[in-house]
Amino acid sequence: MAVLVTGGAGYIGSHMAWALLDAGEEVVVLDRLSTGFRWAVPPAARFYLGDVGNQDLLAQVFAENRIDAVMHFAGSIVVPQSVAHPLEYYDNNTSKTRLLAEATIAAGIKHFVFSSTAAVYGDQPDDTPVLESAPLQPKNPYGQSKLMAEIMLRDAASAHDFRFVALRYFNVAGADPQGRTGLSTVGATHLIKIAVEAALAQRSGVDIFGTDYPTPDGTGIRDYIHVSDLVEAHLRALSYLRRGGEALIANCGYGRGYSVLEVLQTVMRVSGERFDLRYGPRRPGDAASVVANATLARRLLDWTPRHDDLDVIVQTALAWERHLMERKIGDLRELRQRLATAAF
Ligand SMILES: NC(=O)c1ccc[n+]([C@@H]2O[C@H](COP(=O)([O-])OP(=O)(O)OC[C@H]3O[C@@H](n4cnc5c(N)ncnc54)[C@H](O)[C@@H]3O)[C@@H](O)[C@H]2O)c1
Ligand SMILES: O=c1ccn([C@@H]2O[C@H](COP(=O)(O)OP(=O)(O)O[C@H]3O[C@H](CO)[C@H](O)[C@H](O)[C@H]3O)[C@@H](O)[C@H]2O)c(=O)[nH]1
Repeated sequence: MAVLVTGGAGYIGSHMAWALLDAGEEVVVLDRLSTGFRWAVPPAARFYLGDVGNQDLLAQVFAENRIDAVMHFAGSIVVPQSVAHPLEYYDNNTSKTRLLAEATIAAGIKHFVFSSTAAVYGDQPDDTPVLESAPLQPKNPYGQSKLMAEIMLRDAASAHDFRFVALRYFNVAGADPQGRTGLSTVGATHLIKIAVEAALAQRSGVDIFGTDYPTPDGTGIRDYIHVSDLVEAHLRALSYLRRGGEALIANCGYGRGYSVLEVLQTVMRVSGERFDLRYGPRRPGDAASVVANATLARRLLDWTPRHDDLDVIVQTALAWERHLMERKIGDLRELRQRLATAAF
């Protein structure tokens, strides 16, 4: 049987595709390449170019492959963009999840793993690690669009022979330790991506968004989880569903937070490079501290993280960024060569 990975050309989906292949699974990727890259898809995966909202294509994918589980990563993820274009986010993250779930159920496929987010929690009354039962009060359309998808999946699982696990990711970072894939999105706004770019002189420095939070050093605290541990949690979720596990929504984080300053100091130490820090105002919509209580995933999914170390997260992110730089230089050389030999 094969696993369908939607969004498998993107950051997390491409790590998932590699991890599934490593585990001996057959993999089918469906991606429209809006932010992902064809080269990020492992060569051994079967690739379909297209939209998860395309019902005809979904029917074709399900007819041409023996799929027993869907892992749904495809989506739009930029919080400020979701504020500016909310309906596009509800379309891509909510409506298309509905279409995909409908096609999955119609094809008789019972297992579904969904990429949710810590953004469903919004501001919490206190800064202790957040449990799944905490109040759900997303602060932006991105978080709302994911929460609405969770609710639809829960209701569908009550009505049909269909079970799902929704994993609420905290701050995903780092790259495949074997260097096969990483975060390649141009213009990504993730703190660790920005910091490694600065360490490698790809940008002039890093803006710190807010120094007056009620945290020990005044900067925001987040729970950074290595992408390889995150995809391992998905493998565990897949076995859980195949064993007959009930519908489940679970946090994915390590349960400990680092401040922006701690992250930036780690990037400087690990890279051996210094870069400018610009202390600025808070970014609208940011919470002071977002840390997971992930005991549910550890207990029910039997998930044990193996890369719970900020140094490792930063080392792998740096290695991938260097690879991207070499790749760009290679692309430029090839372009120059082609121009030099082109007949005009
Ligand atoms: N990166 C994070 O820190 C983070 C945190 C929480 C949740 N998530 C969720 O994880 C999932 C993957 O995120 P990512 O960081 O890998 O993002 P990404 O942008 O790198 O990957 C998304 C992939 O989905 C594809 N895609 C988007 N819409 C599509 C559509 N309609 N049809 C087919 N393909 C489509 C894109 O081309 C891309 O390859 C998303 O659903 C996101 O909301 C990510
Ligand atoms: O240049 C930067 C970028 C970030 N930050 C700070 O670093 C922390 C982390 O910010 P990120 O943008 O890396 O991530 P968020 O915590 O904003 O997380 C949001 O974006 C993530 C992906 O970027 C996930 O989607 C997550 O679910 C969603 O809530 C925040 O305190 C932020 O203010 C800076 O100081 N400077």
